[in-house]
Amino acid sequence: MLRTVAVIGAGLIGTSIAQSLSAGGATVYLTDREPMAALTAAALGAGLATQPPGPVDLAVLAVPPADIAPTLKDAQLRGLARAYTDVGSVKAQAFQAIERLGCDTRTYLGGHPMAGGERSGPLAARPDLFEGRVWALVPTTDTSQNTWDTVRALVDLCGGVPLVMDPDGHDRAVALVSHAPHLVASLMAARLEHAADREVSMAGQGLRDVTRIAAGDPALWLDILSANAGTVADILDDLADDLDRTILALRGLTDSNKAADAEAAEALTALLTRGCAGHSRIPHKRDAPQGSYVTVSVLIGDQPGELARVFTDVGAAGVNIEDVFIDHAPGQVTGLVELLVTADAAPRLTRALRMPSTILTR
Ligand SMILES: NC(=O)c1ccc[n+]([C@@H]2O[C@H](COP(=O)([O-])OP(=O)(O)OC[C@H]3O[C@@H](n4cnc5c(N)ncnc54)[C@H](O)[C@@H]3O)[C@@H](O)[C@H]2O)c1
Ligand SMILES: O=C(O)C(=O)C[C@]1(C(=O)O)C=C[C@@H](O)C=C1
Repeated sequence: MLRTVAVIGAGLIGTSIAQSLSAGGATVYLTDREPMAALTAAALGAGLATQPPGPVDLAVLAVPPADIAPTLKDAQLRGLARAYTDVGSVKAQAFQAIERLGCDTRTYLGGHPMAGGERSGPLAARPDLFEGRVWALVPTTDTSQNTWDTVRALVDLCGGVPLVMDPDGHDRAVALVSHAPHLVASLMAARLEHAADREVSMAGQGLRDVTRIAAGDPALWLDILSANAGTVADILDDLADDLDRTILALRGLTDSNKAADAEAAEALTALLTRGCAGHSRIPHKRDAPQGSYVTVSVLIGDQPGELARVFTDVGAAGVNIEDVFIDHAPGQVTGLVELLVTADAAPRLTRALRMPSTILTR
């Protein structure tokens, strides 16, 4: 079904898709506004840094959101492919531009893999980036069956989990789960800019978790946020209300008045409890029933082979690891490995591990 694919934009997402498709046996043609990006992607085994000799089965537009519509128009005028998709993080504005430019909407099906990273460019790419990740599919009013089939084959080859959405519904969802969180990460990370070195050196995993995505490319994020500004602002409005209440409660706690202290503590507890409830809604992996995984935490020493030993023990116990997190800062004598496994496998795994470990149900 997917024998030949053109990827326009050989950055993090385009190259990751190309690597995955090439590994699946497709012939992938890579182009980029910056020829060096396509050459680098090709050197990484993602495909060929050339134009295809004739029309391909599918063209994937992995360019910034504002470039999607003009790139689609140009590709269709050139007869590049029989079907087209994109990976843009925002949909409604791109759809309006696609209509305005008079693109052929029958051969186009919008897409958005919900996986990525804070680093840009082909060197950050990974062929397994989309495994088990939701991949939003956003059709036009007249997307053809061939286009559906072709794009579904792309998602399947990349290991993604398709989720069909309309453009506005998609943009509302990503405002909540991606765009507002990005700004919150940036706002927190910005507090560190002029902090004392001594203070920043205390950073643990909590700060890293909260700020990781703040390292994303500002130019790409300006493009993304500009195309979804109103919806993201609505979420930040609600967040600002919560922030005001939190500040009030914290200031209240410094009062020597017992009644005020109790009221402030209650307000803070309510907020922290709401946070726990919201956090528990985030799926660890697509299709995993909520609360079905538990975390088995293992302390490992800073010696060669320690991690391998843990994985060997897990394998010997016949337990499947659903996800793994490693907190191991250089120079520390120990590191913490968190293994996510199904609830029924956790006791077996704890018995099998030769180091003392604790089970924390999440
Ligand atoms: N970074 C993420 O986490 C993430 C996740 C999912 C989707 N996306 C979406 O994927 C798309 C690409 O993002 P990325 O993270 O791969 O960015 P990137 O900067 O790593 O790669 C983009 C590439 O596109 C090239 N490019 C830009 N405009 C072009 C044009 N008009 N024609 C040809 N090449 C062009 C750039 O030179 C660059 O190599 C964006 O639409 C983004 O919204 C990003
Ligand atoms: O950095 C990551 O881990 C991401 O997955 C990035 C992320 C996200 O917010 O989830 C960022 C933008 C995209 O459009 C999709 C994915």
